Amino acid sequence: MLLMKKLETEKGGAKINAWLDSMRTSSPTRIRSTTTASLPKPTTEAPGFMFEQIVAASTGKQIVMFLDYDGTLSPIVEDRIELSCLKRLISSLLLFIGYKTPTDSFFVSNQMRATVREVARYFTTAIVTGRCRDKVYSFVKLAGLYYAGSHGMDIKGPSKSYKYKKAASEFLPMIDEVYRVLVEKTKSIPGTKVENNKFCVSVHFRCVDEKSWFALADQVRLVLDDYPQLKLTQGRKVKEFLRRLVDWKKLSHRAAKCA
Ligand SMILES: O=P(O)(O)OC[C@H]1O[C@H](O[C@H]2O[C@H](CO)[C@@H](O)[C@H](O)[C@H]2O)[C@H](O)[C@@H](O)[C@@H]1O
Repeated sequence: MLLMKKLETEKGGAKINAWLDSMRTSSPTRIRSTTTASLPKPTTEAPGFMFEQIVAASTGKQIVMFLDYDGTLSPIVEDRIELSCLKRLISSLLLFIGYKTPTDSFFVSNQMRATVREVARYFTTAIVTGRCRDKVYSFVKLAGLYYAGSHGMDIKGPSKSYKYKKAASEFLPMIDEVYRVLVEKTKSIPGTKVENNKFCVSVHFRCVDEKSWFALADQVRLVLDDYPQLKLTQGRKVKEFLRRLVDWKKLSHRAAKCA
């Protein structure tokens, strides 16, 4: 306790407290209704929908839909971070024969999948996510879309030539190493989950008792100090290690050439 207090008041402690405050703000604990019946029905007349304005502004332009995965195409859930391929396959098979399992809320619902398929018929559609591309593709299972995994480090589109994952592949060994180090350093903090997203690594705080958040964030900070090539970003109750200094100008130039 004394050590934690000391840490909390020192310089590094101020930085960690700032991280945690901003994580709390970006992912507040919400009391959710368990049924969709209480949700307002989506309508083009809903206040703020601005359908007419969107139509007017898009005249003569090409619309591209960029969709997030977690919290957009599937609900935010507590503990569905890593499912093995086998578990995913079993869950999909059970769902296919109409048997609902607790993992179902984690995947894209059939209704959502049908909606995205419909949207993609009219607009170029991309799913942009912090998760690794293959994982998200295995959840969404729709061909004909662009998938940008690991926060855009790994992009694949419907056309075979649209692929520039090699751009960051030289960093894979380092990312694997960081993943292993983080697993080791955080294993004593109950509830911690470290997720390898191929080109980035996520440390999940969601299932960790808030009293241990500081200790977990401190481990994250120590690992970050050892890898100056990486930067830290944050999502909903998650801290993510990303490669810094990727030449995005070069990447977008190559993407434009492939498209
Ligand atoms: O860019 P996103 O698609 O939003 O990816 C950000 C992170 O999404 C996932 O974590 C989030 O969803 C989990 C499941 O609902 C939830 O438990 C977690 O608290 C959220 O942060 C994913 O697991 C992470 O790897 C992504 O970084």
